[in-house]
Amino acid sequence: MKTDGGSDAAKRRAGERAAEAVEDGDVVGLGTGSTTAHAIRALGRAVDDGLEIRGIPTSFQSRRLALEVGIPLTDLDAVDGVDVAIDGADQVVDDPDAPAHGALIKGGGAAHAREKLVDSAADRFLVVADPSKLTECLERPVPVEVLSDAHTVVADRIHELGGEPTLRAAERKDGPVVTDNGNLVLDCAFGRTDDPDGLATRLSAVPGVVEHGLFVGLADVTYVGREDGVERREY
Ligand SMILES: O=C[C@H](O)[C@H](O)[C@H](O)COP(=O)(O)O
Repeated sequence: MKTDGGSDAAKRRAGERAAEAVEDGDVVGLGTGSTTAHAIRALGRAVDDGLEIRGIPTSFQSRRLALEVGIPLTDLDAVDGVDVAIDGADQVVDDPDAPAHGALIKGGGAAHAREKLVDSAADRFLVVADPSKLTECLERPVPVEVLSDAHTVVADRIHELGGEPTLRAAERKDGPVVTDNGNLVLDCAFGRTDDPDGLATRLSAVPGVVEHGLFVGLADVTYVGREDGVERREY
């Protein structure tokens, strides 16, 4: 389940601007998705020009891209901390008057478990987005990674919480999407979510849930790529 509609030029502007915020010596969380891919490529070019960083990928896909563009890699066990993480989003609350301003839905690429681990470990979490991701309130289905043995019982609990779960199907194989961690994904429609923090707490409490795609209070900055430049939101 991918959102799309944003232009590649807008995504590239956001990704490249976020990459400029990375400094020599940084440990960098490398998010997943088409917008972050622009940041990873920009970091690869900066490494070619002498920037010294170590990257921590959040998925098979971001690891492969980082290796391709020559970013030295490490992992959470091998570092004292993560200086900055750059990652995309499927929705970003963009309403300074809303308590959830800056809250995200992630996991359109089923990478949200490792993304949350790395993004929340970072001193600065930079979100990269195109305007199609901005919303007054979160309303897309929330991706929930579940242990495969637990998907039916978790689906029952999601119904009890007022959601409508759909097991994410693979596009080019019969059967479900299997995450990099060997788990399944339920896309859980809750409709308009005015209290993402409360919903996040309830989802985290369900046995069998590995991680959900609500990222509340984690983002420090969002770079929104536009056709003619980049807007910066700070939280
Ligand atoms: O699981 C995937 C991630 O959360 C992505 O960061 C998110 O889906 C945004 O991806 P994109 O930049 O391709 O829209």
